[in-house]
Amino acid sequence: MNKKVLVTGGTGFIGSHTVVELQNNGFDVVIVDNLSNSKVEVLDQIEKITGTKPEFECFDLTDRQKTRAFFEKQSNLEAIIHFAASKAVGESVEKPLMYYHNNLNSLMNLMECMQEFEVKNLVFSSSCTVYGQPDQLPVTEQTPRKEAESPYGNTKSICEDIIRDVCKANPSLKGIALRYFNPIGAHESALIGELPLGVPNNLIPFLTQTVAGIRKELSVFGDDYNTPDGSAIRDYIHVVDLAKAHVVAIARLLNDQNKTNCEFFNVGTGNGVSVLEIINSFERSTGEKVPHRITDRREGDIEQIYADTTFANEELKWKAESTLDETLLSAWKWQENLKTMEF
Ligand SMILES: NC(=O)c1ccc[n+]([C@@H]2O[C@H](COP(=O)([O-])OP(=O)(O)OC[C@H]3O[C@@H](n4cnc5c(N)ncnc54)[C@H](O)[C@@H]3O)[C@@H](O)[C@H]2O)c1
Ligand SMILES: O=c1ccn([C@@H]2O[C@H](COP(=O)(O)OP(=O)(O)O[C@H]3O[C@H](CO)[C@@H](O)[C@H](O)[C@H]3O)[C@@H](O)[C@H]2O)c(=O)[nH]1
Repeated sequence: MNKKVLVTGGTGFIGSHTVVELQNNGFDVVIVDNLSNSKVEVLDQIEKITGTKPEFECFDLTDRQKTRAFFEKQSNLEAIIHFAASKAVGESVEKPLMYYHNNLNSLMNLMECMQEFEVKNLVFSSSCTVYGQPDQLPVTEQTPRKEAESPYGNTKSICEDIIRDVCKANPSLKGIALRYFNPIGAHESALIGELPLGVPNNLIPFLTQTVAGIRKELSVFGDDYNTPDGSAIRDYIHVVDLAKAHVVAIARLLNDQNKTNCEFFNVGTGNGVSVLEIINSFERSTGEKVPHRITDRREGDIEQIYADTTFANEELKWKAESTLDETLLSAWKWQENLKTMEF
């Protein structure tokens, strides 16, 4: 019998790609999502790719009673991947309570149910934002976390602490927190991808919408950073490579290969890429011009961060495989295909 995984936030950007990889690797999936930042049609898209429509329950994980009722019905869950969260950094500065409420309560409800219903394995979506602007690059998992730059970032640090403390108190529970660097791109089928609501804040959806003519020009936020070309540097990882890291993490937990019952991994490519390099790579791989202009730095942005991925490469036997050109081409194919979709 297939092992069953609960994927919270499974209709979202990273969640949907992970559901595809899980199903392609023989797992049964049940998604819980309140559709606050995703569309139910994603389920049909997943079915088109994998041949299987995942089981789906629509409710809010901050609702303790509904979460408990769900666990009461699901008797055979082997593991949970917890993606569901609010994720817009700027919005979190405006509405900190909303972020603390959603991101902390959903995790605590889940972990309480894990204890009560004896679901032993958790993979959590953390972020490289927990490192702030590190003193040394690349960052390893031992690089000290810094005070968060935003309430959103703080929720990720607090959630990591909650998982660590709960695992310490319950040796039979096992957690893996994956610290994502910058996930971009879309599934090669162009049937699923990132669906930003309103004006995108993130670089790649803004860039692809600009090239598609939806936005006039891309602002490059600053060219006076202490980097080779002056623009800020990040570690951009193809969302499918990131999704595959989740399948590996689940297998590690289910096969008892974890070294301790609470582990943290950097999930990036290890390559630092500047905003101007992104534009060049996009133009090279798609043949499209990116209208852009240099503007002031964006408040709250760090100068540069990229991962040391040695621990993930060696322990998880996982490595990001896609090139930057392939990744950006997939983002563009998705943007183009969106025109043909009704949602
Ligand atoms: N995308 C990134 O750049 C990035 C980087 C680092 C970490 N992360 C983390 O990865 C996870 C997934 O990110 P994403 O980019 O796929 O975001 P997303 O918004 O596309 O997906 C999150 C999903 O969770 C759902 N959701 C939110 N709150 C919920 C709740 N209380 N109950 C039920 N469903 C709820 C939303 O409807 C959405 O479908 C998040 O935890 C995010 O913080 C994302
Ligand atoms: O219109 C834009 C948008 C972004 N940028 C720059 O592009 C880079 C990447 O920006 P963005 O895509 O917004 O990502 P980050 O600010 O690095 O943050 C993302 O990546 C973090 C690490 O995974 C997550 O914690 C955050 O939630 C997620 O928004 C930064 O240097 C920005 O200044 C621009 O120049 N112009």
